[in-house]
Amino acid sequence: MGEEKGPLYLGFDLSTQQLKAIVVNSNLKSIAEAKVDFDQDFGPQYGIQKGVHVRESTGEVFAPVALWLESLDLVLERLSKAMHPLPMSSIRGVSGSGQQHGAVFWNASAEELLGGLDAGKGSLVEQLRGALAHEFAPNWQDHSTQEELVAFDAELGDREKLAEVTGSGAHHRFTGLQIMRIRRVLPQVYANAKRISLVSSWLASVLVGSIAPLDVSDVCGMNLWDIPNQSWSEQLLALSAGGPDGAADLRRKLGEPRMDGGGSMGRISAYYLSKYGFSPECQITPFTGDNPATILALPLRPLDAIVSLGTSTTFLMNTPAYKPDGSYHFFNHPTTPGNYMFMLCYKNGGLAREKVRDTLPKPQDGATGWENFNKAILDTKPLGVDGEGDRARIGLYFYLRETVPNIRAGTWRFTCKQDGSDLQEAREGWPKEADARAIVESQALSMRLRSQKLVHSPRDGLPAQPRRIYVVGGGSLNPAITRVLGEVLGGADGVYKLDVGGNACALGGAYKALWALERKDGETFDDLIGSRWTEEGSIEKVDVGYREGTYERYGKVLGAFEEMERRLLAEEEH
Ligand SMILES: Nc1ncnc2c1ncn2[C@@H]1O[C@H](COP(=O)(O)OP(=O)(O)O)[C@@H](O)[C@H]1O
Ligand SMILES: O=C(CO)[C@@H](O)[C@H](O)COP(=O)(O)O
Repeated sequence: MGEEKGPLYLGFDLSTQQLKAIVVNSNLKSIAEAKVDFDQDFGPQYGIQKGVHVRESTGEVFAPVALWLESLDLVLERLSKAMHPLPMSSIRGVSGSGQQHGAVFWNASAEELLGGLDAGKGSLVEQLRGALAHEFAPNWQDHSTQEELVAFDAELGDREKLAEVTGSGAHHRFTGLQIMRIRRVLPQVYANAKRISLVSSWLASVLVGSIAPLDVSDVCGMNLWDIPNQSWSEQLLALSAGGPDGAADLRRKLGEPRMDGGGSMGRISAYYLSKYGFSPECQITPFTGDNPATILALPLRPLDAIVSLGTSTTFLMNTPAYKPDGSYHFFNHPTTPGNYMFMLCYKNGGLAREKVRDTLPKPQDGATGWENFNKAILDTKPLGVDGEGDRARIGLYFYLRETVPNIRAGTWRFTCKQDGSDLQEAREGWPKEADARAIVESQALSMRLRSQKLVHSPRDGLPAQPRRIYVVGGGSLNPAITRVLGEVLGGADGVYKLDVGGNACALGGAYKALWALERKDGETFDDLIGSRWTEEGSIEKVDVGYREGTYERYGKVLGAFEEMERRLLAEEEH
């Protein structure tokens, strides 16, 4: 480490529960890491749980902005120790990511206070508390905006039309709806908000010492940005701002997004020079949302997919095709104009699998707890079909109301013939061991169903499917789960686990900073990172992916799976 000479790049990830920082060198090698855990480091002081405050009565979920300011000082202090003996002055560029959709409301003093940041005047929180029009930022888990959701879905005609324009149907957490609600319930906060940042641009602002523009990709998480025209939607701004007269004012508060994900937005604020030893030449490059940053943790080519198996499950692809639909999301790609990030975001991920796991006998002490779940998966044939006459088993396991699709909490078990016909509810159920395979298959079938329009045949003779599937997050450690993903989703070149696991967004941020400052004229992120990235030490193959016969068997029940969802949705409408 002491021999490191070249420039270094720092990536942050400001997520719900942690602020992480990772430093890499020009060869993409990780040099140092540090993190702050909001509950562990500041829980009692701020009265938060899992990084947020929750007001059950209204569905509000929000985070104290002061906590993030304190965390930034603390993570930099820890990072400078972790870097030792390397000086922080070798960091040439900084980027990073923020949890998507959250917003910070700045008051009229913000620009001046940001510009005057000075280590001699105290900590970040001491100097910037007075720059806030609102002490809290709404969090992506907030669901207090039902009234606004209905208004957004209706504004352009219907939900599908909204998705065509903004890349997504209305979602409670999307920032346009959140701003509209703040204006309704806290009109003074809205009136005092001279500027509004997303979490990613907020963090960039605090580092650069002035209000940074919103990012080309993160701006798509607001239901306000018109993707086909790459401009604000005046009609949706007016809806959020309470009428056409307010649209221009809201547009000023938000500012114009920066359409280039690379380059520099300015030098790091003087505050960080004397306090942490940064170089005055260190550049702050555009930050982005945490999901867009995840697809930058490796050179992800079109037709590759990332499945993130954390608390929630997300499925991400980099694609040149813009094919929006009310049940999923399209964002501008964070670095490559003309490309998009496709995202499915499920609430029922790891915790739903844990519920099924916990119905099975507990293994001996010292075990991971997943042994019986994994054995049950491996002892069961795909779709529970053992012999020719057996019916295929498909189910839905939602312990929370799901968003994709919007089905109430509950568990449903159905069967159909192996060709997908004759779908019937299996009211008598099936052995609980069969649920282990069925829940993982169900999650994968949903991803396959919704991504099928984006994939094509990767090679002659193979059916349409992703080329590679990369898995990240806690569930990626589980070989039985990754096997079922491969069986259902395919992956012509296999399923790979990303070694950085939980640090993918921060790593993507560090790579983004590197590309932002080292790119040659017209050089894309994937070209630059692809030329330096090595599989060895970055990924590990965990499954073969496509299995001829098995993949096709799952394909036959996709229609039945969709029909099962449709029937359950219809039940709720009556
Ligand atoms: N060996 C394992 N097998 C299956 N799931 C696992 C395993 N280890 C961890 N998990 C799951 O990973 C989830 C947490 O993943 P993580 O990526 O750390 O989440 P987040 O980033 O959302 O906090 C847990 O809910 C747990 O169910
Ligand atoms: O809301 C979304 C995506 O639309 C979430 O994926 C958040 O962006 C997740 O943030 P963390 O869990 O990483 O804090």
